[in-house]
Amino acid sequence: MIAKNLQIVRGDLLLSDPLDFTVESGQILHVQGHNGAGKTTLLMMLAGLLPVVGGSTLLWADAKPSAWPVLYIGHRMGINSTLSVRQNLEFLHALNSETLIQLPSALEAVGLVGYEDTPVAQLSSGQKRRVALARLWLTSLSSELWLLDEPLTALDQVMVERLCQQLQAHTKRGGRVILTSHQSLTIPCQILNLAEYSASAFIEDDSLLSNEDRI
Ligand SMILES: Nc1ncnc2c1ncn2[C@@H]1O[C@H](COP(=O)(O)OP(=O)(O)OP(=O)(O)O)[C@@H](O)[C@H]1O
Repeated sequence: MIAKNLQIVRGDLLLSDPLDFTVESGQILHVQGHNGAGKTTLLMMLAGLLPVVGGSTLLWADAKPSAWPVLYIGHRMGINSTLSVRQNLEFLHALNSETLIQLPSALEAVGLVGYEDTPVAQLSSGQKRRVALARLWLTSLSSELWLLDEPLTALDQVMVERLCQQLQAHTKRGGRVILTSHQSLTIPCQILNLAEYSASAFIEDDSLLSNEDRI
């Protein structure tokens, strides 16, 4: 993943000066910044959920053409409280026969064995986050880039350590990770501190706006 001259923009709010970064195969980028700095916005831009303006991003040239190589787990985690743990994972991950076999070990990895048929509404906040994170044990290099927004929130220390191990296993396989967190990570990673690129202005010059914004 290469970003060049990227400006973080939410609506008509310009949140950062142009920034550059590269996340090579095997690397983790930890995006830091205060509340409202634009971390979630940046991840959503990289996931293609918000328009990229004032710069460019490029996925890597050798991405497998058969699979969308990005897995995004956002703040809201995308889980449905009325569905069970198993139903959520089936829906979120489009389980096929290969990943279905991995489901028990993924649930074991996130400590949710025995909760398969429990509605997510009946889980604690940390357990809900574990449901979302179970996807990291169900994915392989078909999702080479993991974009994780505050994955450590609400997790206990044991789960934080397991998650860090899973991130390292992913990078050892050649994967890439970009995550946001207000906590320090105990694993090797590059830091992108948005405080160094801080900007706060309303966009008046519409040259920064994407075509989508102009419509
Ligand atoms: N849905 C939205 N519509 C318009 N502006 C928004 C929206 N969500 C966030 N913003 C604004 O965009 C800015 C950046 O928000 P963002 O969520 O990216 O920050 P963050 O760094 O992830 O913050 P936090 O650490 O609190 O999660 C904030 O000033 C916020 O007010």
